[in-house]
Amino acid sequence: MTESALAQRTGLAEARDLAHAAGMTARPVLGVERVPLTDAAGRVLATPVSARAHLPSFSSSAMDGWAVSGCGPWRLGDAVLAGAATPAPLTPGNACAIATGAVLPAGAHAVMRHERGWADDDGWLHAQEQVRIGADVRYAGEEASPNEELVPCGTRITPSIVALAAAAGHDEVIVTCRPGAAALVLGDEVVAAGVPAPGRVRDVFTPALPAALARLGAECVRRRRVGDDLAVTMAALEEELATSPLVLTTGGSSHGPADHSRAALEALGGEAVFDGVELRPGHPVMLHRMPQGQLVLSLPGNPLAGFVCLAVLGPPLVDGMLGRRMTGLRREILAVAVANPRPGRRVLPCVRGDDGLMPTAWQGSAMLRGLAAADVLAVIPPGGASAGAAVEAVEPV
Ligand SMILES: Nc1nc2c(c(=O)[nH]1)N[C@H]1C(S)=C(S)[C@@H](COP(=O)(O)OP(=O)(O)OC[C@H]3O[C@@H](n4cnc5c(N)ncnc54)[C@H](O)[C@@H]3O)O[C@H]1N2
Ligand code: MOO
Repeated sequence: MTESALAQRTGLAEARDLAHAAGMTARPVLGVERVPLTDAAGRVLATPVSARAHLPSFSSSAMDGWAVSGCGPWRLGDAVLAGAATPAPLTPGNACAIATGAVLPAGAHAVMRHERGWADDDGWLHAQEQVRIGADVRYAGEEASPNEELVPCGTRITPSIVALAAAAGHDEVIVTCRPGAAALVLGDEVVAAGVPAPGRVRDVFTPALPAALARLGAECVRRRRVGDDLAVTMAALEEELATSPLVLTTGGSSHGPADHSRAALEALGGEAVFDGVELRPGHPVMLHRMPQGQLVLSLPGNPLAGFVCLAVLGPPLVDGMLGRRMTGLRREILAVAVANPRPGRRVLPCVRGDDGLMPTAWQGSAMLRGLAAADVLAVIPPGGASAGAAVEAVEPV
């Protein structure tokens, strides 16, 4: 590799920042939509989730037992079951049996759980130990006040957030529309089904990209294969760019005689955000901004290289388009030493063991077995990393 070739490549951290910034300024700006809570997981909040009322909305018992007022022993009245709206108030020296979740009667100062007291045959309740004021009571508003923000906008909705939104009284949430992405799979040799004949290759991207894009928060709206021809590549790009703010291409990103991505993108007025990243596998990856503000991410055709690029550059790009902050790479411990004598960062599919990350057996750029077995992709810095070292890591797609 020559010094000049290296100088043109963008560092991985810078490429992620550039992808995020490009996503932030991509056009058209995405709209927002209301979705029912059951469809909300995985989407990104366009407005915060706030409490619609006190959370919880009324004071209740946290245990099955007795609501008590003042000091014991207490005279027992009628029981309060969950669902009763306004139980009779308690005055000091009185108590009533109460179920978990039932409204706390006015005047009750605590709940005594049933294993800490007993009722005698004459209708008196006795405590085994002193009952602390407020014991086993869930107070109205102890989790949130009305209108208090619970989850900020830009957050990706998890099932736990769905549950919190329901608890806070919401039936639906307002989310950012998913960026629609079109996939163009380039290459004459690529076939769509079965075992390929010699010289042909089974297309691995078309079946996998919709799910991979969905995990990033985008929606694969169209997919098509495109032959190795500059005019055909330009026409396909133009057609997809007319309706999609994001186009992914696979293959054709290098400098071979049948590689037309770069020339097609430049001929259509595309401006390179980056052209080549210090990354192995995956160094030929490119990102272009088109004249109307759409983005084209060109993934290298070698299967592991393409998916590695999508895993390291796709999240900041799509997060930017969704108006979200970029999630940083996390750090994980390597179980074994990993060499990296060549320039740039090396990305290795790894499994997580008791002692840390262990690279899988299949690391070739055209291989997929290692990626399919991987829990995580380890990012090895130039010079390598020793056993026990903390390295950057990213989720595989
Ligand atoms: N002289 C050089 N040649 C290459 C270099 C280099 O630095 N100097 N880099 C190599 C690297 S690294 C990669 S990665 C590839 C990237 O090439 P392209 O993005 O142009 O991809 P293609 O040449 O079209 O294909 C490469 C490889 O991948 C297979 N492929 C393509 N599409 C698919 C698909 N949909 N499903 C499965 N496999 C696919 C294709 O058949 C080739 O085997 O360039 C190197 N060359
Ligand atoms: O990106 Mo290539 O190995 O680095 O396949």
